[in-house]
Amino acid sequence: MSHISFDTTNVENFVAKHELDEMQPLITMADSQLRNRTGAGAEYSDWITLPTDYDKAEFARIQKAAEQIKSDSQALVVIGIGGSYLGAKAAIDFLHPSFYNELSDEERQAPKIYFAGNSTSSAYINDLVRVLGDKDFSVNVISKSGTTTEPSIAFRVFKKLLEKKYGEAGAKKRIYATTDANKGALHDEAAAEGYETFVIPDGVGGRFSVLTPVGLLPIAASGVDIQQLMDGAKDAQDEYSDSDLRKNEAYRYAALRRILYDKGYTTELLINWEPTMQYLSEWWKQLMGESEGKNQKGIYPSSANFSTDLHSLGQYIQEGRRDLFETVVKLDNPVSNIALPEEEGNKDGLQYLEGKTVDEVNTNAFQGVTLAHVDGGVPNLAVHIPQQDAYSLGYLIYFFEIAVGASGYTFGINPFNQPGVEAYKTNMFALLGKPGYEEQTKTLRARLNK
Ligand SMILES: O=P(O)(O)OC[C@H]1O[C@](O)(CO)[C@@H](O)[C@@H]1O
Repeated sequence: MSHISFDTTNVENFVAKHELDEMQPLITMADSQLRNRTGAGAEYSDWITLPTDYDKAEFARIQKAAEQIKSDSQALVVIGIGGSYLGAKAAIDFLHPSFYNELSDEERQAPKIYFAGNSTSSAYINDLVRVLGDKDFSVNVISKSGTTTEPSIAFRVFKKLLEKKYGEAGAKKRIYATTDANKGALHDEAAAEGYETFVIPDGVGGRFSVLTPVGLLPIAASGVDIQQLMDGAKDAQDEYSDSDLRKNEAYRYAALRRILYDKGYTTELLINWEPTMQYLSEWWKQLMGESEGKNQKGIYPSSANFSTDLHSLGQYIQEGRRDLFETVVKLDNPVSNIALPEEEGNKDGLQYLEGKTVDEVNTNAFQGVTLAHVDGGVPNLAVHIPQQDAYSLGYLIYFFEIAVGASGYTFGINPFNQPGVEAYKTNMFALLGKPGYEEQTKTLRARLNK
């Protein structure tokens, strides 16, 4: 089966071959820290072998639950934030046509999928309640800690809605809780109420959890063959197991990013050429940013959607501050490809495109833009995705995960924790008057009232 490939042609003007060779000792060290579990945060690196070591019985239960949701629900509300939703959203968007929720029931053959609990916006919750209207729906609430504010609030709202519609007993059958195996508020509530539960393994952090029940249940409920997703990741696990930079494309990506960072290219833009891939960038940004942004170091992960953003960000990328590099994720064969309609005359000046498909235009734009950006001083890396399918996506997910694991260790940081995320939570809890935060409340109120 063909799989993703990594193209470094357009970074050659910026990184000499010997520079890459000279990264081998650092990569060998990072690989050893990862595989031998000797690096910082190693207790959160079970994702490395997840594609082969996942719980097969639970996997079958996920497939069964997905069938149940498909049979009794017109909509599934997926509640979670950060790593507890971004992977599922990225996969569902990538593997289905644009406007998935707007397709007819017949074409979709699966419930509409809505995401909630991923912001503190009140309007968003309210709007989703209105959109659900009298639809039959189920809820998949996903939280490892069970105490994250955004999903906890949304869960209360949608649980009450379910109870109003189906009664307490009926609601319980429509709630699927994905959480810690033994502890936490959501775990305890699920155990007390008898919700069907799925486990977020201890050794897999949120941003690495898309191939656990966190991502798998919503993805399966949308009609995707999750076995293919795991198969792709498994083949990638085999492919990227060698520490030799000449043989391991994921490590080559990690090494090149690190070289570019040291040369002052401190922002990486993940570029896509398909609107269905925007959330892949959002998932990737958490994966990279939460893993590497520590000790005042790390590449800042950003993204742009082409060709759309060429008409907004294109000027900056071409001629702005020269601290950017691009990693393009290019889908080589999109599922749908239309030809430009023919027209009498040449009023719109498009006759030269007749006989060409719109995807040919996209690919030519990709090639032209890449060369222009390289000429403008922006190093360019490219990951080619052969097909818009679950196998390729599983492969790609693993490529980025193993790359950031290695890359994190080259920075001398712990790639698997996220201590900085707590700062905003502490302030928010203090201002909202959560018990236990009284001291911080006083200090913050004094600062705000100055
Ligand atoms: O699953 P939880 O515990 O609600 O956490 C959600 C997200 O919050 C974080 O812990 C911090 O942003 C992420 O790592 C995680 O993906």
